[in-house]
Amino acid sequence: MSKPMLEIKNFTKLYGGGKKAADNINITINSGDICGFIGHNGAGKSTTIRAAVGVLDFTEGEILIDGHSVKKEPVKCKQITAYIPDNPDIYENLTGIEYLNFISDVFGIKGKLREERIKKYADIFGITDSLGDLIRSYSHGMRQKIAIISALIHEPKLLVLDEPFVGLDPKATFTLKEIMRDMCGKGSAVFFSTHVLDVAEKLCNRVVIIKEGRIIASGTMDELTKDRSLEDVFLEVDSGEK
Ligand SMILES: Nc1ncnc2c1ncn2[C@@H]1O[C@H](COP(=O)(O)OP(=O)(O)OP(=O)(O)O)[C@@H](O)[C@H]1O
Repeated sequence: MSKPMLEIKNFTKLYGGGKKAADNINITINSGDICGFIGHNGAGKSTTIRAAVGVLDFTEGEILIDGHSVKKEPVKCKQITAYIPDNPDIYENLTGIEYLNFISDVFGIKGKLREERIKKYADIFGITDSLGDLIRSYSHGMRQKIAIISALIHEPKLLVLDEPFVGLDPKATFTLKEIMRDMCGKGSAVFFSTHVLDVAEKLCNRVVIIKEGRIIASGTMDELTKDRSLEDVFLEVDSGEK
């Protein structure tokens, strides 16, 4: 049976200078869900995502991951979550394998299990031969792949990604989508922002649309789109909201 994996309740974020980037946001994502988060540039997606994974402080609202408060139980939440930012900041002076070993240490993934997971994901993303090279020498897409692999090593219950498909080649994009589906089939949940509406439409069973810090539509993909495309729905709700 599915259960709430991410609950964002009455979340409001004011940045310095009084900018309200998120205004009373409520989102629930259950195990088994792949939820797309869409909205214009500056709508509040990264703000919401960063608060959800505990890297951005907030004053109003509550965020729970698998029932644990991001504020009160940050370590517990981080143990079960993986977050891939839009521009992953990974240690450039390490080699790929050193970085993956470091992340495995942090999450207590050891021995054969560690070896198997690194091999599995490095092989499917086609970067096994580059693991011995310094990350500094990697292309943007290779860095993305290392960040994705490091996120998958501890098999998170909740995977949160900010614009994950930017810079990935078509094969890596396909692979990441397959991994997301597989994870959700095993009871995890995925929440990601994207501007690529046709990917979201095909991949996600749920969608949340945000505009100027407020949720303007959310629900299952079927409920929202019916016989229309997600692009049509997005343009319609967007033009209907001031
Ligand atoms: N550190 C900050 N200080 C002040 N304002 C900020 C800060 N970070 C973001 N904002 C503002 O908050 C609003 C929401 O930004 P956010 O980065 O969450 O948008 P987004 O939906 O992720 O946009 P994009 O699609 O361009 O990545 C914007 O108006 C932005 O200028």
